[in-house]
Amino acid sequence: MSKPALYYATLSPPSRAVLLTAKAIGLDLELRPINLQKGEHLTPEFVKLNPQHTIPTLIDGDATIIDSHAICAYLVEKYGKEQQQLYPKDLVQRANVDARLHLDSGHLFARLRFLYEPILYFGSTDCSIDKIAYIQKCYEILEGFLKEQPYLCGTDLTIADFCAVATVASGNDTAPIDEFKFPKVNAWLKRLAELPYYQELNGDGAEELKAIFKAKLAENRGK
Ligand SMILES: N[C@@H](CCC(=O)N[C@@H](CS)C(=O)NCC(=O)O)C(=O)O
Repeated sequence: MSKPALYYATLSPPSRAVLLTAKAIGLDLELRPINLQKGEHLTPEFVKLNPQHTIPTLIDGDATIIDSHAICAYLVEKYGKEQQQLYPKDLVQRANVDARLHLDSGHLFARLRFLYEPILYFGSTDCSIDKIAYIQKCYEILEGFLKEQPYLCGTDLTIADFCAVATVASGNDTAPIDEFKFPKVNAWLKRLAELPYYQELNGDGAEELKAIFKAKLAENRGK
């Protein structure tokens, strides 16, 4: 059987969440890079595959799965062996992971995208304090979840940590995480950064995205 194929970009936080998940379960993916700046996600072929024209998009046999959160859950369920705790079978534990995935999707990533997308793609110069504070509000929520546990859903690492860390690490210079207000979030970031595959699969791409964002903002302001 051929391996699952992933349309992705290392600059894309949700793509990196899938890369972290695949690595954690020891799954080899066929990687198919998509260049968003060149509009490769808007070709008729790609839009036919994924009408939402987003990356990551996974192809597994006849199945096309879109959305990083759905992809991570699918991969652990189908290919995870001793790593099922990444997306637990227990109904209540799984519901908690799902809730945190929705937190990333609906709040963390959505707020980062609200700041980044107009600047990266549409020439905007709006890096307002409101947009930054709106992202930082999410750190309060994360701090709450991490108050008495090392990971977002308890003592075990889950795909919710992968999805959230891919987002948080992609915006934490423009929207800094205050060490005194959010000690648990900072400790959680460091904990995840200790994973042997973290830097290669998330750290480098996050740093590159932050650098491109800053350069683009400066360029737009200079126009
Ligand atoms: N909720 C989606 C968000 C995916 C997403 O917005 N990806 C961005 C790149 S980081 C994208 O493909 N943007 C292109 C577009 O929306 O047209 C997921 O988690 O996969």
